[in-house]
Amino acid sequence: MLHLEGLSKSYAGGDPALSDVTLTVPKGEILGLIGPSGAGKSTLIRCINRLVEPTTGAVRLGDEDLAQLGKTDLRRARRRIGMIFQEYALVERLTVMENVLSGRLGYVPFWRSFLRRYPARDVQQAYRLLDRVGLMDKADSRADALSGGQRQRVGIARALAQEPELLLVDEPTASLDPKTSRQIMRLITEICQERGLPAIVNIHDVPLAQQFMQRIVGLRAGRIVFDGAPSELTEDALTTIYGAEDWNAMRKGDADQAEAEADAQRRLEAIAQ
Ligand SMILES: Nc1ncnc2c1ncn2[C@@H]1O[C@H](COP(=O)(O)OP(=O)(O)OP(=O)(O)O)[C@@H](O)[C@H]1O
Repeated sequence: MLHLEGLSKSYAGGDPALSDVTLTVPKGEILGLIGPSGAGKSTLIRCINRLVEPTTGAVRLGDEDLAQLGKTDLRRARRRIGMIFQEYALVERLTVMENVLSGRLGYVPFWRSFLRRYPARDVQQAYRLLDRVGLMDKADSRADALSGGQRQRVGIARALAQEPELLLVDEPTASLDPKTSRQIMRLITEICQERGLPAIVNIHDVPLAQQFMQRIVGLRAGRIVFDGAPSELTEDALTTIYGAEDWNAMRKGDADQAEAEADAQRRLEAIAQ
């Protein structure tokens, strides 16, 4: 279980990016974090594994307050948190298998990783994970030979190779087309459910969040202004999170996108006839 207590972050010279955020994510819960640009979503996610240092507050994962840990303990604690990134963060010139195994780097002695000699158990686990994300046949391909969706699958397998207790997912579909986005989101949610793995997913796309998340937290100007089930995310709630102007612009954007997709479909059908 993750519990954030009074978490705040102020960057030098700026307004508070995060103000007094208190939030509990129980085992197995998949929580979507939404909010307008600059609301503090990335800051919140990064304060949890201290890629960003919180100014005040506690980050309890199990019995441990990660905000209090020194360097060595923090390195050990970070193994417990898997992270999936928007831009995948793969090592492009390494193979898919090597990228997945790099999720074990926090566990294997340096000389083994340096010589790329991972224990047999880790290699077997990496194959199982590649199978689970549908990339068994790509194990020996170089990462730079993969599509965006395939790269994100490698990113998911790498995060799972850590055997994490918590998954932090930062805009996993922002670089993907709508169909691949849904496939990736489905894969992440299925895997979390299979493993009882709690996850916080920073997600721009409101319909995607409503379709796949169990719980949605809305941030605005660094504060939680909504916390509820996807079904409770009414027009009023969305206006509270995004403000009337932005929310109407987003809806118009969605409508334009849907119209463009329908138009492309009509043209394809006309060609096929
Ligand atoms: N390294 C930094 N230094 C100074 N200010 C920062 C830094 N990172 C973020 N901020 C500021 O903190 C606030 C929150 O930013 P953050 O990136 O967490 O928002 P976000 O909700 O993730 O936005 P987006 O959806 O655009 O990624 C913004 O005002 C931003 O300008």
